[in-house]
Amino acid sequence: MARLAPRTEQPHGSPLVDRYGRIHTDLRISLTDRCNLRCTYCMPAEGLSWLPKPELLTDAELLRLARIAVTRLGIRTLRLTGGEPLLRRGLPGLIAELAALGPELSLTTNGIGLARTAADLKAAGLHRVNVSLDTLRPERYAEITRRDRIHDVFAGLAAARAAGLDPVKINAVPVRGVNDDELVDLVDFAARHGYRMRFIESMPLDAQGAWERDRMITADEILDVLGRRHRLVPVGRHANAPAEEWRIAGTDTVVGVIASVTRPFCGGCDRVRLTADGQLRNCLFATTESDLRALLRDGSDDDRIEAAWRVTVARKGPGHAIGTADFVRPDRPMSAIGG
Ligand SMILES: Nc1nc2c(ncn2[C@@H]2O[C@H](COP(=O)(O)OP(=O)(O)OP(=O)(O)O)[C@@H](O)[C@H]2O)c(=O)[nH]1
Ligand SMILES: C[S@@+](CC[C@H](N)C(=O)[O-])C[C@H]1O[C@@H](n2cnc3c(N)ncnc32)[C@H](O)[C@@H]1O
Ligand code: SF4
Ligand code: SF4
Repeated sequence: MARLAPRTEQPHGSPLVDRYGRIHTDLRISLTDRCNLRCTYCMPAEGLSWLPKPELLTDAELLRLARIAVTRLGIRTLRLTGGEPLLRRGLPGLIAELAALGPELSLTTNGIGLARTAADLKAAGLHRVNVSLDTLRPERYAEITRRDRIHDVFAGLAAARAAGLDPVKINAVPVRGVNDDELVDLVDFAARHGYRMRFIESMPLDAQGAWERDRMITADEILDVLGRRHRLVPVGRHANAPAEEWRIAGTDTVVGVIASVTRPFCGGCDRVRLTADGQLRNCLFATTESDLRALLRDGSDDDRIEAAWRVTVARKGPGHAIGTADFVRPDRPMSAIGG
């Protein structure tokens, strides 16, 4: 992790800055903690005890927070995630209202249901989509996700591309002994269909606490395997994005690697997160949250919510401490944070 020197707090009305000088322009919103898959690196076979409905932000509450974020706090990009965000009722309507606020709008999804909804989401104002797909083999997909739905994902990817969502990225989490023999196949599949492939180092955020560092496929291993098949030309990182990119020499194909564990990118972090139950998190690995839902429901005005938001970001730590004695797993698993 890059070393960061603390700075003093910023005055009211300024961008959303933390004490290390990092400006936050990206908001990730979890629309639900529920999911229709049970990926083994994410949650147990029996699922989790989902948040009760009254605890979830309503569309109106969520839109109010998004408006405060965009109009007062300098948020420029919104990502909708979950759980599985396509399970949220009335999603096209919500997207239309978020799009009207003017930010770049993207969605991270497992792709199930995307075949049905991609055109409507695009028409509502969604710009782009990231779809999770860890394998190309139906039986293996059913083992990893515990559901036999790979053909829905293939159809969802094709529908996203046909609808003009651009780019369409594929996220895969390689796990040793599970799907680590498919890295080249996944890249070739994505290139053939016009999708952009990314590999993600698995993180200790699974609900069951079974993450093992040795089962994670590192960025170095991924690049080594791909580099034996293709010549890779470093492209770098777009602004503060987690993915570092490589281009396959002589082609337009770009591959991304999100190396949260072995090559952390916390020094350039520009992200803040809102959970489906209205808790603001200043880091994926935060161990504390700020209860914006309580403020929404006790009649607080926008100034008060803006101030709470700024305090939460100001308190952000330098980054996660995975692999050190200081590391503490957050209570919320990935699926309830929003990834
Ligand atoms: N450590 C860490 N991982 C992140 C962060 N943001 C996203 N990721 C991980 O990156 C993987 C892909 O996330 P996506 O939801 O597709 O978002 P993204 O990669 O930021 O999306 P792009 O804007 O398309 O680059 C997931 O496993 C996320 O948990 C972050 O701020 N910190
Ligand atoms: C939590 S999911 C939520 C959105 C949607 N359900 C999906 O799977 O795309 C967001 C991203 O996090 C990734 N993810 C889930 N558990 C992870 C883990 N333990 N480590 C790294 N990435 C993980 C998924 O592969 C997915 O790309
Ligand atoms: S990674 Fe996404 S699709 Fe898989 S169980 Fe977690 S939330 Fe669901
Ligand atoms: S781990 Fe926290 S600080 Fe690091 S990039 Fe992710 S959200 Fe930002």
